[in-house]
Amino acid sequence: MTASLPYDPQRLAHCAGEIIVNVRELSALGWTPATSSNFSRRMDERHIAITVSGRDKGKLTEADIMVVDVDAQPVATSQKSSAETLLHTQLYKRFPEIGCVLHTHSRTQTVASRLYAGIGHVHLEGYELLKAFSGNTTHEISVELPVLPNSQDMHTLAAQVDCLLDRQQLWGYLIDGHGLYAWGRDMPEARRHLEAFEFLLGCELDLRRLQR
Ligand SMILES: CSCCC(=O)C(=O)COP(=O)(O)O
Ligand SMILES: [Zn+2]
Repeated sequence: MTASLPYDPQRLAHCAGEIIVNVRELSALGWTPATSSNFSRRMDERHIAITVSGRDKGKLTEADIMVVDVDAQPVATSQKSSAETLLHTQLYKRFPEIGCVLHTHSRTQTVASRLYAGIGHVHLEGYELLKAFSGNTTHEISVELPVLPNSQDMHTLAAQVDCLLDRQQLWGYLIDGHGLYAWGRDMPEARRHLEAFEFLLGCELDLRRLQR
């Protein structure tokens, strides 16, 4: 901590580095088209490192990562944080154990969100990869991935998410026509959950095509 900053700048540099490296890889997979997607990492109890709004997520540098507090307010900067900051901070505020939130717009996530918006969830069952979700020790379980209606009003979206947060074992949700949010205690866990959802949604879409 310095006299002028309410957070540790070394911690910010560490979190920014982690976001930059991981998001470049996600971007190379085509999961962040047209400047979409946003990413964050908890720095300490009150501070979150998060992507600046509108940046090309495949080309992030340290200048594209800023700090907000758990109330979604910018800290010691005039930059504008992600338009979806509230969806990150609501998770950090409610669950002290959450350390990383990842939001992507892959084609698979977007198509699945459109197909399953009507029933409001994607039922995932029978896959060995369900063990990728922390707390699952067998494939003999099922996971319901919620699909929420999209909105440009972040308070509306956050209120919808809030209704889900009492559930046990919730590691992500889809927004209709928009993309996926996934999280974890740290970057590797959040990324494992994100990749597992992406893979399982891809399987469900393939099965629908093949069963037609
Ligand atoms: C061009 S993508 C539309 C906004 C969005 O959904 C997104 O994920 C990126 O917004 P941000 O403000 O975080 O850049
Ligand atoms: Zn988005």
